[in-house]
Formats: sequence, C-alpha cells, structure tokens
Amino acid sequence: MSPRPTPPEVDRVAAAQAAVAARRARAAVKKSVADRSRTALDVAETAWAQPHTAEASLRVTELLTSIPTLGPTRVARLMQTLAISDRKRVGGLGTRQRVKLRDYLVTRAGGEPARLVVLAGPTAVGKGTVSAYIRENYPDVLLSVSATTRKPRAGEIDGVHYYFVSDEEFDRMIAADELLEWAIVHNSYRYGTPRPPIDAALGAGRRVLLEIDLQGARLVRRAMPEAILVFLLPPTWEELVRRLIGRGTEDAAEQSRRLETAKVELAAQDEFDVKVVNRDVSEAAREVVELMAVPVSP
Ligand SMILES: Nc1ncnc2c1ncn2[C@@H]1O[C@H](COP(=O)(O)OP(=O)(O)OP(=O)(O)O)[C@@H](O)[C@H]1O
Ligand SMILES: Nc1nc2c(ncn2[C@@H]2O[C@H](COP(=O)(O)O)[C@@H](O)[C@H]2O)c(=O)[nH]1
Repeated sequence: MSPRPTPPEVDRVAAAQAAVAARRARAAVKKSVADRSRTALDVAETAWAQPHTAEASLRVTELLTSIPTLGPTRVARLMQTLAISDRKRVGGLGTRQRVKLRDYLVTRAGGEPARLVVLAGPTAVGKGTVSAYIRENYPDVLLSVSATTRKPRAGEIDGVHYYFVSDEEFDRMIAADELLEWAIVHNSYRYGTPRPPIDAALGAGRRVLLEIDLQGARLVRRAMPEAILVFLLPPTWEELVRRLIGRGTEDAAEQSRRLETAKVELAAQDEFDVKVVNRDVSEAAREVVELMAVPVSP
C-alpha cells in the first residue's frame, strides 16, 4: 500500500491536476473556436455562392457571435477593423469586405489566410507597371519572376523581369514539375511561374504577387483555391489601345493579335474575385496590396 500523501504533497497533486484540467479546457475552447470558425466560413461561402439563401440573409454580427470567445464587445471592435457596418448581412458584403472576413475566419479556423494575389488583365492595361510599382514601394511583397521563351525587350534584365530561357530549358522545367502553372500566351511564347520561390516565400509568411495571364490565373485557382484573383481593368477600351500603341514594343501584327486576346480576357473578368481599374498606378497598386492578408485580431 502506498503511503498517504502529506499536506504539501496533497497541494502539489491538486495543483498538477488543476493545471491538467485547465490545459484540457483551453484545448477544448481552441478546438471549438476552430470548428465554429470553419462552420461560419462554410456559411459565408454558401451565402456568397447562393445569394437567395438563409445564409445570405444572416447578419455578419450573428455569424461572428456564433464563434466562442467572440462576445458583443469584441465583435463590435472586429466589425470596425473589417470596415463592415453593424447592419450588414453576409450576402450583402462587398468584395473587399468578403476577402477580409474570409481571411479572418480562415485564420480562426487554424488555416492560412490568402497571401497570394494573382494579377491578370488584358495586354497593356498596366499589369507590369503596377507590379513594378509594388516591387519598388512594397519590398516585403515577393513579385514572382516568370520564366519565358520570348526574347528580352530593350532594358529587360534576365532574373529581374523574366528568366529568359530556351525552349529546351522550358521543357525541362515542365518535366521536373518546377512550374506552378504555365501557358502559351498570345499564341506565341510560353510563360510559366517557377514554383520553389513561391513555396518558400509563402512558407516564410511573406505576401506574394503573380502577374500572369488569364489561363495561368485559372490554373493557379485550381492549384491554390485560397489565392485571390484580381483583374486589372483599363478606364476605357480606347485607353487600352492607346497604351498598347504608345508602349511601342510590338509591331502592328502583334498589336492586333494582343487586342484579340484582350477581348477574350475582358469577357472573363467576372471569374475574378476583385476588379481594380488602373487609372492611377500608385492607387491601383495600393488597392492590390491591401487585398493581401495581414493578421486581424478583434
Ligand atoms: N495608370 C496608367 N496611366 C497611364 N499609362 C499607364 C498606366 N499604367 C500603365 N501605363 C502605360 O501603359 C503601357 C502598358 O503598360 P504595361 O506594359 O505595364 O502593361 P501590361 O499589362 O503589363 O502589358 P502586357 O500584358 O502586354 O505585358 C505602358 O506604356 C505604361 O507606361
Ligand atoms: N500564364 C502566365 N502568363 C504570364 C507569366 N508571366 C507573364 N505572363 C503574361 O504574359 C503576357 C505577355 O507578357 P509580355 O511581358 O510578353 O508582354 C502578359 O499578359 C503577362 O501577364 C506566367 O508566368 N504565366
């Protein structure tokens, strides 16, 4: 028979048992926060996919208070942070509010919020210009450098603007599964996104921007559904043509080929999560960067 514990030992045993119980309780709360956040996310996704459902008519505040640990005070603070008014229903949220709410719920569910933004849009809308602005002014955002089989234009630097590779090297990259996506763009050259730098940057918690074409955007959506797809629009069609001709980097035949592709791309704009009009480069860049997740705490 083991000896009965003496009073100080009794205290130590009781304290150890209390600590274990507290740890279990904390783990249970954490699990239920994650589970309820996942459920809330499912409700929100249903509301956004099907606007005439009960889910869509739920108030955002009701959705959030379904998550344990979120009382009215924290919810009020969170609504301010997310820039959502108290009366808003889930189905009535604007695109940016949806992105922010989705990121918040994904994080609370224990997942990774969207840190990858794909910027696409018709030729000469200014994707490269906006991306270059982001590279210079938001150095913490990794701008992916694509591989391409096209030849460098004047001023383009290998490894900075593109990796200019031969057809054989591009074939090798595909065979080695080194590309997250690739496509033949404007029916001429191949372009692809090298996968290892993206994985490394996301793994390190960095924000990543891909500037790619419509086909590539669709492939990324399939591979990484959490990515945010942004479609850059020109103020008008005439301005798009002006920018293409004004850039002066393509001959007339290539310009008309690109404008044909542009019509197809513009017709697909509703597939994208967010549309940004490129009137002013710095403003468009700011709008794109703001879509990339930064932690939100209530
Ligand atoms: N907001 C803007 N206002 C006026 N001109 C702009 C604006 N943004 C870009 N441009 C100009 O439009 C032209 C095309 O821009 P850019 O080369 O960045 O387009 P792109 O979308 O990357 O084209 P592509 O898909 O063909 O590579 C450039 O001459 C650029 O200086
Ligand atoms: N699918 C991909 N498209 C890409 C990639 N990198 C660039 N692009 C797109 O190609 C066109 C043409 O570019 P340009 O530099 O020759 O004018 C443009 O629309 C880019 O967005 C890529 O890795 N994958």
